[in-house]
Amino acid sequence: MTTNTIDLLKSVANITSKQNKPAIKTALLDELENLLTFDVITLLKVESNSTKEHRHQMELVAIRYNESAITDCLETDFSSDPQVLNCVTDKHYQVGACDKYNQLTLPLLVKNQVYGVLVIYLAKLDKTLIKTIEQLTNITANLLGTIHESEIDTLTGLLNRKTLEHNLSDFFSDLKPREPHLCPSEDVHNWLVILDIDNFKLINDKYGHTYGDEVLLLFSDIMKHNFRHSDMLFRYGGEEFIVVISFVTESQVIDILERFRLAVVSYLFPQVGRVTMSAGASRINPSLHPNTVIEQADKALYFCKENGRNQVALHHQLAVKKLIEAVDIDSDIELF
Ligand SMILES: Nc1nc2c(ncn2[C@@H]2O[C@H](COP(=O)(O)OP(=O)(O)OP(=O)(O)O)[C@@H](O)[C@H]2O)c(=O)[nH]1
Repeated sequence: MTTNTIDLLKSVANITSKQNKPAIKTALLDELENLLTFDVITLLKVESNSTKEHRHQMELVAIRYNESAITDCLETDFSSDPQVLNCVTDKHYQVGACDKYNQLTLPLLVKNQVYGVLVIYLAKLDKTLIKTIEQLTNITANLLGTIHESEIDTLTGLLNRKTLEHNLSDFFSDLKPREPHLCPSEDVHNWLVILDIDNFKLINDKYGHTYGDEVLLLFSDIMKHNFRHSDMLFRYGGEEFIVVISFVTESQVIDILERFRLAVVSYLFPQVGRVTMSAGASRINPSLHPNTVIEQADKALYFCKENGRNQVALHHQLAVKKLIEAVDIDSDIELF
């Protein structure tokens, strides 16, 4: 490695100049590419499966490789690679070998949790190089942690409204099928759902804000347990939540929301007892402005509230039945 202090500081400056998570990850790979003579660099996202102990899902975030690096390492299944698994368990870098290369595997640690793993295959490796890459990775992880913190609602741990608003159009265009073989079709859609706890003001008034907050927290736990990992969960404000459910049919989305409604109704909240919620859903049509989609869901939710609460409604079904006036489609706004 021919790295001097100025090059390293330039790398740090470049990584820390980025303001969103994808750009920071790209900058880390760019800087490693500048600093190292590497053959393959792979960045993985690690999702720990809390229901199955010591099971981790690995998602490939990015890969860079040298054109001449024809290696079996490219075929590695990282979810079962011993070095990757040791790295996640020990929360410490691992040095080993793959094919003819050194394999350096480093954790991206945020609050002592492994958020990602960097796997680098390179011909030459020494202690100084390992320590340099480790510190660059630590700086990147610290920055990712700070950004992550700003995207999260502090009470519930769900994504916050600011994150929803900043990324709404990207979320809409980036939604991918839950199952790779599923493609958007006439029957399968993405859905935006607003969930709202019924009569929450009464809960606050009767039991106080601390119990009110506990209901919000437990409600978000029920959300985390009932919706799929691929569904995006947000706290939209007060007692309002948003879920983006991808690639399901109309009858499936109704089943999913009914199942959730029943999970809430059957939950015994400490002190407060039974709580109900209402849900308004709208089909995500990428040609619509995201705010129009939210407005449609809100209108369906309002219908539920006006008609007894503790129920689920879809905007377009209500509009077709002429139970509500359809929210205008504003196709003039070009966001996509
Ligand atoms: N405890 C607690 N209360 C909150 C929080 N954010 C908003 N609220 C309260 O949530 C209540 C929401 O009341 P409303 O908008 O009238 O809705 P609601 O009583 O749930 O009635 P419906 O939605 O019509 O069923 C208000 O009293 C807010 O003060 C919070 O973070 N914690």
